[in-house]
Amino acid sequence: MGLLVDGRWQDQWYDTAKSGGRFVRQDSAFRNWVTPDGAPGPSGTGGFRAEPGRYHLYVSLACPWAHRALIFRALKGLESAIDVSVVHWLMAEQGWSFAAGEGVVPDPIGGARHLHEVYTRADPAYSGRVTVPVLWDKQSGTIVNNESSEIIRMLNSAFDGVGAKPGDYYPQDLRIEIDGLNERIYATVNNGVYRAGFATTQEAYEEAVAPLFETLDWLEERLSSRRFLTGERITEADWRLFTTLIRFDPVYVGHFKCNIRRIADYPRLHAYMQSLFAIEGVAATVNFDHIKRHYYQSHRNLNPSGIVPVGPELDIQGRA
Ligand SMILES: N[C@@H](CCC(=O)N[C@@H](CS)C(=O)NCC(=O)O)C(=O)O
Repeated sequence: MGLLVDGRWQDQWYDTAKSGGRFVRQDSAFRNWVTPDGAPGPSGTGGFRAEPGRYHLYVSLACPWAHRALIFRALKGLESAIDVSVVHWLMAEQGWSFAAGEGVVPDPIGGARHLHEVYTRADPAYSGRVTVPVLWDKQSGTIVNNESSEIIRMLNSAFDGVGAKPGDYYPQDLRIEIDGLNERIYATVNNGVYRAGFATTQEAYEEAVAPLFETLDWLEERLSSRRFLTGERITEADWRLFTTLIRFDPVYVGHFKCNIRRIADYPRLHAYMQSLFAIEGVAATVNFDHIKRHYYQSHRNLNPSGIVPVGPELDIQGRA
């Protein structure tokens, strides 16, 4: 666990001392967009045209943010257009690595041993955290983007003219509603579990847990009149919520102390999570082994023994 400073790796945990024990997530650094014609996107510079075989995705199967990207790649049928490298589940002193292990897919481009080498290949003087997902451009040899919320927007539509499967998860008529849902769910649920888990004061922890469960209660209520978050159609907002829900009972309840209720205690949210899991191609993106081992063994300050709980028994089928 650490970060790059001027291109040099430094092993250090998140510094919460300056923020009253609160975990403050850093903004992602690479913000260019793949577009149908290579025109610049909402941020960054242009030059990244959607072409099959040109881009490479680096992910962790444990990570909820990277998981979004893998789901969109599957939904849009982009498996052969965008190939993937998978890091080892253990994030240790050198951060994410490509050490041999079940489910690990090495880096075919530069043969990196650690993900931080991919970042310094893009920018030898990079300073900041080394996170997944990363979308890499083989043509210009750089990182296009390392912000999952933007990567999924690109996968959603940029490749539609070059063989992606139909399906729009950010339709024009629902954008305002999706944006509103995303904002609340990101702050209190997706990032909320991390704010609870990485808090180093009681106050900071409680500040995160209360709104997390307020939002889960609100979502349970919302699903009484809607099949998915905006109604009948599955949208980006559902997939962004799904990757946190699927990790909730096996990891966040125990490891991050988000234990007021489990997802299994919310009948509608639980059924909703199961129905998203059942969508074609999604189950294959869920790897509970990487998920559980990553959290319980990588965050030794939270779990010094590294023991991975055997349970809970989940009412869902995933890959081992
Ligand atoms: N805002 C980023 C966050 C990505 C992120 O934090 N990924 C975690 C894994 S779940 C990571 O790689 N953390 C390494 C670190 O913070 O050093 C996104 O959504 O893409």
